[in-house]
Amino acid sequence: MFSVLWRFRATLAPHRRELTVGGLLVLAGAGLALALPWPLKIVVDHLLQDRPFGPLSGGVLLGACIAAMCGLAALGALTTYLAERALAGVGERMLADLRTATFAHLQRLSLDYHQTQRVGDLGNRLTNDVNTIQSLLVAVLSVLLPNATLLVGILVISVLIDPFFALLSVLVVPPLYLVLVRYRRIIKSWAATARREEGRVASHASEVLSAIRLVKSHSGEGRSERRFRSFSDARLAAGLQRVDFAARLPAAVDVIVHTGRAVVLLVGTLRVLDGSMELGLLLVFLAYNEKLYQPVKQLAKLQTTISKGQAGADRVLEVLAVEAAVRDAPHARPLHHLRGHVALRGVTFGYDPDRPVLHDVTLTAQPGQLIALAGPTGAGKSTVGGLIPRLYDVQSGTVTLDGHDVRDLTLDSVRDQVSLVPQDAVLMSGTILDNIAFGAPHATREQLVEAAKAAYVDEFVDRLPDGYDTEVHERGGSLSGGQRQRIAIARALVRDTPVVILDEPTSGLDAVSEALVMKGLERLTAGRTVIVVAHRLSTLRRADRIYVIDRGRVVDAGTHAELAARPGVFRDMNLLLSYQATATRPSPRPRLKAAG
Ligand SMILES: Nc1ncnc2c1ncn2[C@@H]1O[C@H](COP(=O)(O)OP(=O)(O)OP(=O)(O)O)[C@@H](O)[C@H]1O
Repeated sequence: MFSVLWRFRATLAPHRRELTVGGLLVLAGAGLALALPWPLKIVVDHLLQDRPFGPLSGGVLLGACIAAMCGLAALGALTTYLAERALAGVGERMLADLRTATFAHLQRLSLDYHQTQRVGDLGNRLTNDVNTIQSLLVAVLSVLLPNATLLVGILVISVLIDPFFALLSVLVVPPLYLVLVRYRRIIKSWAATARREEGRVASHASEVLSAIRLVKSHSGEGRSERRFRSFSDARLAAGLQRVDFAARLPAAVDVIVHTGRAVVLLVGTLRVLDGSMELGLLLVFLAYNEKLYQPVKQLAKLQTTISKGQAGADRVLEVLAVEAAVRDAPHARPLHHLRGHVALRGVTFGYDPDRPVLHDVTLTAQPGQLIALAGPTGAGKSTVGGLIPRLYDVQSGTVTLDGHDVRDLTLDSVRDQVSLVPQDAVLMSGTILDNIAFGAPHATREQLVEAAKAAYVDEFVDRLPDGYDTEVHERGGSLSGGQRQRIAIARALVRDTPVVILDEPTSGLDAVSEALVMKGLERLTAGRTVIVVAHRLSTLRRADRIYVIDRGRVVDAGTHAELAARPGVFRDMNLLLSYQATATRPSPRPRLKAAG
């Protein structure tokens, strides 16, 4: 368990002062506890047997012994309280530091890591696992450390007074040690299994609850409940196993400890009877004996905490050991004042490097141009969009901004100058204005409202109870798709970046909402380099250049007029879009021919 302290030494380092003070108090407490049985010895061996003790008279000696016992006990209690407060306080502070550091680390990890993780499981590591580490630290610092100090003190004094008795006292240590080691291993493994199953329970619940509309609309409640129950049962089985072994351990320890004490009492009594040991010394030994077993018993009781804490530590350290795949290179420098030239050259990329979804993609956007990416679904258009703000790194080829490879630039400077408006706008819990300010935290209220107006957010905001200060629920579930999209556009507008990557919403918007979203988008795109994953005829027509992507390759490029004129993927797609546009336009009312 000390290895856990060692593994978290960097988190403990800032609390050196409290640890030192706590350590000194622990030493003082152990000294006081060691002194506590000695007044009793003086009373038994001197007062009760009428043997003089220095120049003190009987009454004074008794008074002094009683005062010493009370004083030692009171001082001992005070130091124990102060030591526990100092050391448990370190545990609390460390918990707060560790949780924040783990959260910050998780946020910095690249998307490819997050896509392979379950959100519920990561949340569990941040809360439950960090808590178990804190419990372990508090146990080690404020329970185990004082007891271990006491144990060493008792052993040293016992050996000095009577080495034979000291040996007798430690006879129980080997069987105790064996029992502890065996049970520890078993409890730890069940604790780890329980945590793993708990992660599955949490992530299944969060997955289902965040997709509750889908579940309800497909009558999936029964199925998801059965899955939940099976995960929960697995967690229960592992938990019961852990509880069983955790309950057996203190019982086994008690049997060993009391047998050991009985042996000490037997041998001690025989020695007092044959006169080779003073009764007072036997009482001191028995008092020490009681204290000697205390640390070992405490250790036994701490097994559960320690096993859970070690399992939690493994899970937290596992996350902390992961390095972000996409991070600043040592030579990275900031990009100031991006003009807006964007280029991909010979880019090959796959989310799984062995299965590329883009092959040798080359495209260019001049500053201020509107570039559309068109092509069938799953062709790789959104993937291109994600490579420009360096959400992922390419496997070969380059992505450049104003001619600089994005891998040579600092991530912050790239992402501060490139806005990404995803197809499905995600909102965070907070007010509407908080959401607009997400990418520009220093923007003033006026700037935020101005952006909101430009994105036609004001069209619906007046109808909300608190206007711009209305709280939206997590993921924006209380707003329609079109309303969320407009907030996302306002969020990009207020950032005022020279490059905007836009994934056009494909569906879910009614005609009015769509018209307002499109107007908002027009304002967002004006005067910037825009790369848009286009699903609308109107956008394709406005584009300065269209790149047609099919199965991860650029298969054609040109203006709308050029591409619509040549046979190929684009012409087919364009015909379909034109047909849809005409089909959805309201048809004029048929006129009745005037009767002849
Ligand atoms: N995060 C991801 N992890 C793994 N594979 C992904 C991921 N995102 C997309 N893909 C895969 O990469 C390929 C390209 O997807 P992408 O979303 O870029 O296509 P798209 O052309 O934008 O499609 P759509 O028009 O439907 O949005 C698809 O096969 C898709 O399944």
